[in-house]
Amino acid sequence: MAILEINHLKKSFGQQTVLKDVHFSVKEHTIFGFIGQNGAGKTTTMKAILGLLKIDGGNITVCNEQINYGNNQTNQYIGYLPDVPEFYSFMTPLEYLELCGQVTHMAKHDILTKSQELIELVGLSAHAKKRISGFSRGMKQRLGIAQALLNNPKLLICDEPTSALDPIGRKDILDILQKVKDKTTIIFSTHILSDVERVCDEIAILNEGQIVFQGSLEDVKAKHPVNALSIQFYDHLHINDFMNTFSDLQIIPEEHHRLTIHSKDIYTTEMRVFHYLYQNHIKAEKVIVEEPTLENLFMEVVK
Ligand SMILES: Nc1ncnc2c1ncn2[C@@H]1O[C@H](COP(=O)(O)OP(=O)(O)OP(=O)(O)O)[C@@H](O)[C@H]1O
Repeated sequence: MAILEINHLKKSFGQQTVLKDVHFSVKEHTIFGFIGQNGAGKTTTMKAILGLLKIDGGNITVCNEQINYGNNQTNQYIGYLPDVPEFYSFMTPLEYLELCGQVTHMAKHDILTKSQELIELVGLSAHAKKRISGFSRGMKQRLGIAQALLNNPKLLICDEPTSALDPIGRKDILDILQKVKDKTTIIFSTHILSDVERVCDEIAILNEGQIVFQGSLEDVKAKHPVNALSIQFYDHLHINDFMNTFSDLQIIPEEHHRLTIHSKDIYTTEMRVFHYLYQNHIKAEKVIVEEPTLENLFMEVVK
């Protein structure tokens, strides 16, 4: 079932058309990577999902309910983590979550149990009674996730949750998102493709106001079938002979006695190469089939 559906979404700011015709859907219990360059319109799309922005056309549904600007009924289903979450920094995480629970009319007992459960989930138990003012960016981001999950949202929207973090902080956040996937559905915007490759089940790429690709990471690989084989020799001795033997293939010489072979049937080529090496008693340092990457796809669709 789709938790979120966006159809023909349009939004301009004055003369600038940011979203021309955006449509995509997000399936339940997935981590969905919403990818786009700086200024592509990711935050604009997220604000539209939260009903915080008057859109110029199209429609958005969350849990099959239509989103209307100014009427935020559907936000009961949504948890939101902004790129830079703001807190009352004189409070402790427990006090802050308690305040959030009170504002949203949670039962007192539920606030306490849920807050403790979430603080443990995001790895802040040792800091539960320390002031937020002393927290690092990564810790604030983790507390932001706890806050966004307080009301058991069906959809967790994270706007660039890892962009300002170092590699360890980014890994912590991605691990937490993976842990909560069973309980909710996550859409996160980013321009960090390696983060997407690490955790996302599905992606959509926003470029020039439109979705230029939506699919799973398997779809990305299918769209970019494996077509390169990289061979690294120990020295230069065998390279000329190799290139003559395989003159029917497209071979690109690289640095450090390395060759890249492009071929439509890379697996047959790989067998031929191994056969040649074996027959001629040549040892290669490395023979690698190059995997397609999200970066290849991204560069192709946004160029
Ligand atoms: N309230 C606004 N008024 C005028 N222009 C706006 C407004 N909000 C966004 N924009 C413009 O819309 C474009 C898209 O902005 P948006 O913040 O949605 O991009 P983004 O993909 O989230 O970028 P980033 O990765 O840098 O956060 C930008 O050119 C921005 O300047």
